[in-house]
Amino acid sequence: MPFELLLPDEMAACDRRAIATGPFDGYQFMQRAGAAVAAIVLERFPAASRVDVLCGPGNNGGDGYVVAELLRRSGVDVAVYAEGPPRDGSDAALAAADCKVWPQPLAAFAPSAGGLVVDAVYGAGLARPVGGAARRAMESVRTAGVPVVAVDLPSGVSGATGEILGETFQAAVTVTFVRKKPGHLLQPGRTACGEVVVADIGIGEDIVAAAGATCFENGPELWKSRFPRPAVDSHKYSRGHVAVFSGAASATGAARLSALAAARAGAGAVTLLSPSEALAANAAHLTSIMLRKADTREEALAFFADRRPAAFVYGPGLDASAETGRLLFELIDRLPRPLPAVVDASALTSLAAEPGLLAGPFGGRAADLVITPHEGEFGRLFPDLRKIPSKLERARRAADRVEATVVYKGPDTVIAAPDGRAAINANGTPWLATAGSGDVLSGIVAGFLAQGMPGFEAACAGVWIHAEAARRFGPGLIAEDIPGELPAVLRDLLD
Ligand SMILES: NC(=O)C1=CN([C@@H]2O[C@H](COP(=O)(O)OP(=O)(O)OC[C@H]3O[C@@H](n4cnc5c(N)ncnc54)[C@H](OP(=O)(O)O)[C@@H]3O)[C@@H](O)[C@H]2O)[C@@H](O)CC1
Ligand SMILES: Nc1ncnc2c1ncn2[C@@H]1O[C@H](COP(=O)(O)OP(=O)(O)O)[C@@H](O)[C@H]1O
Ligand SMILES: [K+]
Repeated sequence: MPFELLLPDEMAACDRRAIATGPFDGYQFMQRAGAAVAAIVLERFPAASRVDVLCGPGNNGGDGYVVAELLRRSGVDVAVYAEGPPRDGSDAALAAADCKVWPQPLAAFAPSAGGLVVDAVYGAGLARPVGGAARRAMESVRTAGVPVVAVDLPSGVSGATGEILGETFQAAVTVTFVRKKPGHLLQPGRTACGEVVVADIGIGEDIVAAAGATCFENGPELWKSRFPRPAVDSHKYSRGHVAVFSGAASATGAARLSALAAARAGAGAVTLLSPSEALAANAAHLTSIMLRKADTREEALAFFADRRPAAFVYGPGLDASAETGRLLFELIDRLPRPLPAVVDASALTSLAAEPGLLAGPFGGRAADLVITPHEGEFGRLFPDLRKIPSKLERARRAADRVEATVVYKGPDTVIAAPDGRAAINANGTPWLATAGSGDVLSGIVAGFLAQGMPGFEAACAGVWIHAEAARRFGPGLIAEDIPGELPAVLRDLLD
């Protein structure tokens, strides 16, 4: 499955290159795009009594004229409502001239019961918030509950950011071309799109490759070449030993969730480093996970020198005071060798508590650092980035700043690497909105880091597998259930 996500300027570059290299010109691509949409309309809505095609003034509207003409030829009762004529000499003007359905003004549109709307008002060229007749059309369609097929994007959704500019349609199906765009996966755009179908309009793989996309839809294709598999002669330590720092006696569960998840993700050994006051609580709940007392930085460092874990998790269940952040830096600076690490939860809050702590190239101190903030933690860590409208861009800027892989969690988790690569996760489920599920994710990512996966790939694999496990479990999920679902997900990946 192709998994590059094209930003609007990358898509436009593909378009220009494809037209320049032939054999198709711009109008032929438009005809192919319109044909793909018409085919979906006929396949998915064969019983629609009438189809109203709403056309904007640009090429998105041009696609709409092609759809209207093809549906007319198929015997469908079709009407066209246009927001102004296409620009003279444009491909859209050619499409409008070839369309035998006479356009009425968009302001005259009213949805018909039993009908279907094809939204071809604005697509990649959305330039400002939607208003006027287009906005009124959106409101009337919502009130009437008529299904919508969107061309490229629901009008009003930004393809770059997934923001809704002004207003949009709620589509049942969105048909886009060549590749998905970030706005198809980032919220709230993703919800507005409904099902997304990617149509091949004849723009070749070589042309897409030349666009040099650096953003991807997260999925096994992105990381399976780096996915760990035990060798015939593996032993438990060669598979990767993960250390997890436990919180105090009243907050030990989070670290145990991480530890169990790291083990299920394939780490051959996992050790919980526990304050002495929490040893009894931890011991009462651990079987295959090892336990070691670590009250001080020196005791933790002695463990690292002695048992040489391959990665560690720092954050779940820890105290959110500035001391926690300081201890992390002292540890990292004094480790016998740089180690991959996942820094999560209270450790992120503690880093935010001390301005400047995370200002420098934090990640440069660790071998492969992954930080996993949710929205609240991200805002505290990077308050100046909050005003950037795109979650993708916010994640990228943060990764660049801290020189670490950033897993910016939520229903549309974005994973960004310091080298500029980014992935948007699309297999999440709201069943994951349950306490402790983030702790499990940290453990899974650390498990993959310990098995030698690089930071970005480990983070992407962890996020996808975590969500897949939660999806399979479904209703009633609590964090404890996720590690137990991992073996089935891993089996399918490794088969
Ligand atoms: N390979 C491909 O990708 C292919 C792409 N194709 C199709 O081309 C589409 C992109 O076409 P596009 O560039 O002409 O932009 P489009 O979305 O029609 O909008 C521009 C027009 O809308 C106007 N306008 C914008 N926002 C507005 C607002 N809020 N309120 C009012 N007006 C607003 C804007 O006005 P202006 O800013 O110029 O004043 C301009 O007139 C793409 O989505 C896909 O469907 C296929 O045909 C073939 C292959
Ligand atoms: N509505 C949602 N849809 C999909 N995934 C979600 C949703 N809400 C939360 N998640 C995921 O669940 C996990 C929650 O992590 P986090 O907020 O750190 O919780 P906790 O601190 O309780 O462990 C993250 O992986 C996040 O992406
Ligand atoms: K549209």
